Amino acid sequence: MTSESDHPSAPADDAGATATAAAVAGGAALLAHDPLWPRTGSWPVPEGDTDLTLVGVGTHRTSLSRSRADTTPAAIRAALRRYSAFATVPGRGAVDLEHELQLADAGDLAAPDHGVDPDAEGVDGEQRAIAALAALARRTRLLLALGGDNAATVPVALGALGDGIVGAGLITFDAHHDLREGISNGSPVRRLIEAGLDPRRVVQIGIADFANSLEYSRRARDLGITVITRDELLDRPIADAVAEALEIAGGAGPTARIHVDVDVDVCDRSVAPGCPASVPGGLSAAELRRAVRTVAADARVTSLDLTEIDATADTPDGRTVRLAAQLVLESAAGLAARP
Ligand SMILES: N=CN[C@@H](CCC(=O)O)C(=O)O
Repeated sequence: MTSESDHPSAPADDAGATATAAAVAGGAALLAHDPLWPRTGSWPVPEGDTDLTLVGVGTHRTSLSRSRADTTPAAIRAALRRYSAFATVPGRGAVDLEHELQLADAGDLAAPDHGVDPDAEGVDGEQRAIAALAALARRTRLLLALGGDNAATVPVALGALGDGIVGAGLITFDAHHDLREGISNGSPVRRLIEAGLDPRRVVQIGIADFANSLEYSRRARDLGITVITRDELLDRPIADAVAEALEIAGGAGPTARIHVDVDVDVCDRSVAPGCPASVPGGLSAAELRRAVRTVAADARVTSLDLTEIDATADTPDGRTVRLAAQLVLESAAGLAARP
């Protein structure tokens, strides 16, 4: 028994991720087998239509902080095997999500960063990723992308929404505005707006003081983005903020689709040490879990990304990767709660 285990019989060992990431994530290959308590995460490759398809989008090359977020999808998969698919779903009671839903795993996209490996026609890694993600999105109710740094949000949203980006909404859970100039993990919101997203359908939840600039704050205001600050959430339940965000992001009409970007650095640094830019005073893990389950329960949400975790930096015990695994399961639980 180790102090960092979620289960008394869980030894510290791993399979799946890179050696470093797996060591930090504290994977679960040797978890004691109990036939009455199946572990989750070993999902088949998608064949036909699915309810939820996982895909790894390991962007990291344009990160402002040095990041090996490309190792994170494998680490999250390893961490998923610590947990079961059991959940109590409002209106449904106790369920096994693997019985309720078609859950699939499409594996990782190769080199999905902007500017990587352009072919003779100039088609680069990001553009190839957009095409691959579009194909996956057509066959699933919820495309769930495992980043990667926050640059992954661009190919995921563009792939999932396609031309529909013009009438779509975006909700970010993020300490940062991500409206920076250039191409990096600090610019996906600006890039999506330039690609046609209506900024009045963008809601940013968790924006942190001392982690942004006055210039980018003014840019958000001038664009008409709705900002719900971390400070405001000290006096306001997260469920209330999420309800407002869904109303604004989905406001273009009943068929409007919403992409959700979950940058885990919105969480307090004590629960998200694997995010280079997480700060003390962020959201609790419980708040983010509740928020993700709530957005996933809304049928307008058709894609979601989990970003900014560097599994190789997730010391001391892989807790950020474990939180991400829980967020995958929260997404599935939300999906199971859809009417
Ligand atoms: N989504 C994250 N945005 C941060 C990234 C900072 C970093 O990599 O250090 C930002 O713009 O500041």
